[in-house]
Amino acid sequence: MSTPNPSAPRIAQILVVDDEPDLRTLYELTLLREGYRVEAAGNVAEAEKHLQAERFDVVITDMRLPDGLGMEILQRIHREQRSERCIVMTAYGSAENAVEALKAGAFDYLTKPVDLKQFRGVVASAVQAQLASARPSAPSTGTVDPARSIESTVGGNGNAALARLVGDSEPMRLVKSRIAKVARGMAPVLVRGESGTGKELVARAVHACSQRSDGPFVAVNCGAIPENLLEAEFFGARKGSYTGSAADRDGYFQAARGGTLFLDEIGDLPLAMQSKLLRAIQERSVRPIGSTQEDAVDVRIVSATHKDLQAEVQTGRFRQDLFYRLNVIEIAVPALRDRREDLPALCAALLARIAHDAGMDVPVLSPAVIDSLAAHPLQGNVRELENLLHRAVALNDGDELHLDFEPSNIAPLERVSDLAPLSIAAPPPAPPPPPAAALAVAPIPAHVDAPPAVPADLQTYLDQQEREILVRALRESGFNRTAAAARLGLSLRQIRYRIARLGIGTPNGNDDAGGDE
Ligand SMILES: Nc1ncnc2c1ncn2[C@@H]1O[C@H](COP(=O)(O)OP(=O)(O)OP(=O)(O)O)[C@@H](O)[C@H]1O
Repeated sequence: MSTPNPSAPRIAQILVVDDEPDLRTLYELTLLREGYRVEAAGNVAEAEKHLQAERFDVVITDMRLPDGLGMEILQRIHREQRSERCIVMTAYGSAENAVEALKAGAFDYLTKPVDLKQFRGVVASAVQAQLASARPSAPSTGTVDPARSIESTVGGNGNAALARLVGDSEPMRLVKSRIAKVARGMAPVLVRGESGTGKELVARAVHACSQRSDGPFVAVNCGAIPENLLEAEFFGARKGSYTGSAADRDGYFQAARGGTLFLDEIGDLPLAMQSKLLRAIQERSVRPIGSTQEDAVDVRIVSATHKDLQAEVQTGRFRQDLFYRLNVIEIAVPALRDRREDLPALCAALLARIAHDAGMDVPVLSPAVIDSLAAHPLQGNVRELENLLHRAVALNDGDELHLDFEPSNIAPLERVSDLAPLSIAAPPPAPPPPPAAALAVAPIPAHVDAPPAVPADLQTYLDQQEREILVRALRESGFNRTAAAARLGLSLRQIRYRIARLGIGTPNGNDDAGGDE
């Protein structure tokens, strides 16, 4: 009966709190069979005595007890900063209780009547989380060691993922410590922020800092899947369930088992699919199309949106109950304009990445260039910054990078060159010519009238714009490429490359017979 669980490095100790003797026995027996040591209590007072006497790895408590609420036990554990992971059992249909418990720091919840398979799975996750963190027991005085840094609470995977999230400003430090804190539980996380602020990086960091980091991280862009395919993509499909389905197919939920399912652009999910997603989250199981059976799925949900979901709820475009379920824990990622002191470090990190991908030395970014970047509104946040640097690298001629936008006078960020030193190493030798992939990134003209609609093919649209500008500049310069290049702020090499890439024919051909050089 008490065969130790072979995967556990030591035998975990569990406290079960339930006032119904039959259920208590059932839970005890189930846990003993899994190899855990178990203590049981029938009410809050008995549970408190156990907690006073010893430490547990996991506490499983019913919500409603004869002398109080399971929440009181959970709150005590948190108040005293004890390390026990709490699992709360709530009555079927009381979503509020489950969400409230998760918000109060419960590791996870179970809905009564408890499915024993699910029970074993949730307890195993909590035990694994507890043993993996190997946190020293918190002092019983109720004080915490202030020196305890984020680095010591997350593993190697977590630290690497947090390091990828560049920025040491106060808002970014708050984001990182929140990630490390919330990663430990199973509560759904909603990452909010403008486009390009790094929401996916945050979601990846939540996964990497969690005890699920060895499991899969499955990222889904909810807005990119055609509506008629959503159900099969999310929940899988059985062979023959629709035309062309020649074999059983797993969905994202099955693929993310034991890991994290990242639902990006959750605000774009159609209403019909929102109901199905809600059901999957509540039941922790999904039914593949064409199947009569439910698949139990153990996944943690992290979603992200750039929309104001609360407003979407008000207008009826997003289900209130799903919002409530997904938004148990919120992480708000700040816009770049609200953390401008991160700009130098971001530029350095992004340039290092771009140069590494291009197999070249990291170019020098002068303080003046950083100032001109800071004077740009950068409404597209880090993604826009990354694109600007990509283009600057593509256009680079010498040691120093130049930017191909005109400083905007709308909502400028302040000077940042003297806020923090730029951490780019010593000036590198002149970089080799950028690779074709980098050169292929076309510069966006600084002032282009807004097109009537978003282009269906961005690259074709940009190529067309570029072609028109080049042809105009060439024509106005009498087809002298050097003069046209100078007007456009390009080098001769750059304009030649662009003329060739876009297949622009010139009266002089491609041999510079027009006295370009
Ligand atoms: N703090 C950061 N440090 C380093 N790179 C970052 C940071 N934030 C964003 N990036 C980079 O910017 C780009 C956009 O980031 P990401 O895709 O995570 O943003 P997002 O908020 O999810 O965007 P969207 O809402 O458009 O999906 C990526 O290349 C990412 O690596």
